[in-house]
Amino acid sequence: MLPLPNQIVTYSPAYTLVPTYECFNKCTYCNFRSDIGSHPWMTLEQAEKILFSLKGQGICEILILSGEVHPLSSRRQEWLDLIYDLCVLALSMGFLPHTNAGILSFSEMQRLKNVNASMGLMLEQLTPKLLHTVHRHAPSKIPELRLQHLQWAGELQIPFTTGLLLGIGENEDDRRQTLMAITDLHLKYQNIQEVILQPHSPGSEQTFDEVAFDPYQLPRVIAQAREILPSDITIQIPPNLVPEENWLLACLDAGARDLGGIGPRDEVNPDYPHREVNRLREVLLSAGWTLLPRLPVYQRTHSVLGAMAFS
Ligand SMILES: O=c1nc2n(C[C@H](O)[C@H](O)[C@H](O)CO)c3cc(O)ccc3cc-2c(=O)[nH]1
Ligand SMILES: C[C@H]1O[C@@H](n2cnc3c(N)ncnc32)[C@H](O)[C@@H]1O
Ligand code: MET
Ligand code: SF4
Repeated sequence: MLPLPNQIVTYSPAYTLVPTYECFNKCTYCNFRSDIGSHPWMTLEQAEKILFSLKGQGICEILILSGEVHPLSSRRQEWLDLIYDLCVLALSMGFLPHTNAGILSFSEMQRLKNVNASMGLMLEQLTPKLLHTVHRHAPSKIPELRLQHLQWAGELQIPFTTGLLLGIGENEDDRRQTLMAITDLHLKYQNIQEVILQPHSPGSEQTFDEVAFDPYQLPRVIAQAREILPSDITIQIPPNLVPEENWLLACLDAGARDLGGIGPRDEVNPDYPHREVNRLREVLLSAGWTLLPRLPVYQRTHSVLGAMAFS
C-alpha cells in the first residue's frame, strides 16, 4: 500500500563538493572556512575522480558549497568560472547541481542558473544586531544583501532553498521577522521550495563560544515556522544535528517534512556525522513515517533542468 502523502518525509541523496574553503568572511560560528591563500582550490580533475567514484551509489544531487572570494578580488572571475565548470562537469556525469556559494551578483546568478537544478542561500537572521556580534567580520551577512540575493533568485525564477540559522543571538521575534520576509518573497515569486531550520551546532574550529541551539526547542520553532510560512514551502531540518530519535520524531510531528542532503560528510558540521539512511528509515517507520529520496528540484514548472530531471 502506498503511504498517505502526509506520512512521507523526504531526503536528497547528496554529495558535497567544495570549490574552496577560502572565505573573506569570518562568521564566528563557522567551522568550514580557511584563510585566503592557505589551501589550493579544487581542480576539475579532482572533481571528476570524485564524481566518477560516486556513480551507481544512488546519489543524485551535487551540493556545491563554497567559501567566498571578495567581489573586488582579482580572483573572483576565476572562482565563478570554477563553480560553473564544476556544475557542467556534474551535469555531464548525470548528477544535478545545487549551488550555495554565498552572495552573488545578479549576472553571476543568471549565469549559474543555466547549470543548476536549484540554488540556495541561508538568510540566517535578519536582525542587524548580529552585525555587532557573530557577523562582525562577515560583510556577506549584511541582511539587505541577503534579501537582495533572494529577490534576484525570485526574479530569475530559480528554484530556491533558504533558511534560518538558529541560536546565534536572535530572539523569537527576530525569527518571526525572518520567516515573514521569506513568506513575502515567496508570495511574490513562488520560487522557494524549502526553508532549512538549522540549529547552530558548535564544532572544533569555530571562534564563537556560545552553546548549541537547544535541540529540544526545535519542535516549537518548527511549529511557529509552519504557522507563518505558506503551505507549499517544505520545512527542512538536518537530522544529524538532532541526535535524539524521539526529538527527531517530535520535529516531524511539528511540521518538518524534509531531511535535506544526506551524504558521507557534512562539510559544514563535520563533527556531527549522519546516521545511516537505513537507520533513519527504521526510526521514522516506527512512528509511521515513510522516508523517500527526492531530487534537488521539487516541481517541474520552474526550471528547464528540473523538467529534464523528471522526464
Ligand atoms: O543545500 C544546502 N545544504 C545545507 N546543509 C546540508 C549539508 O551541507 C549536506 O547536504 C549534507 O549534510 C551532506 O552530508 C547544511 C548542513 C549543515 O550541517 C549546516 C548547514 C547547512 C547548510 C546548507 C545549505 O545552506 N544549503
Ligand atoms: C551554509 C550554511 O551553513 C550554516 N552554518 C555555518 N556554520 C554553522 C554551524 N556551526 N552550525 C550550523 N550551521 C552552520 C550557515 O547557515 C550557512 O549559511
Ligand atoms: N559561504 C556561504 C554562506 O555562508 C556558504 C557556505 S557556509 C559554510 O552563505
Ligand atoms: S559561514 Fe560561509 S560566509 Fe561565513 S565564514 Fe563560513 S564559509 Fe564564509
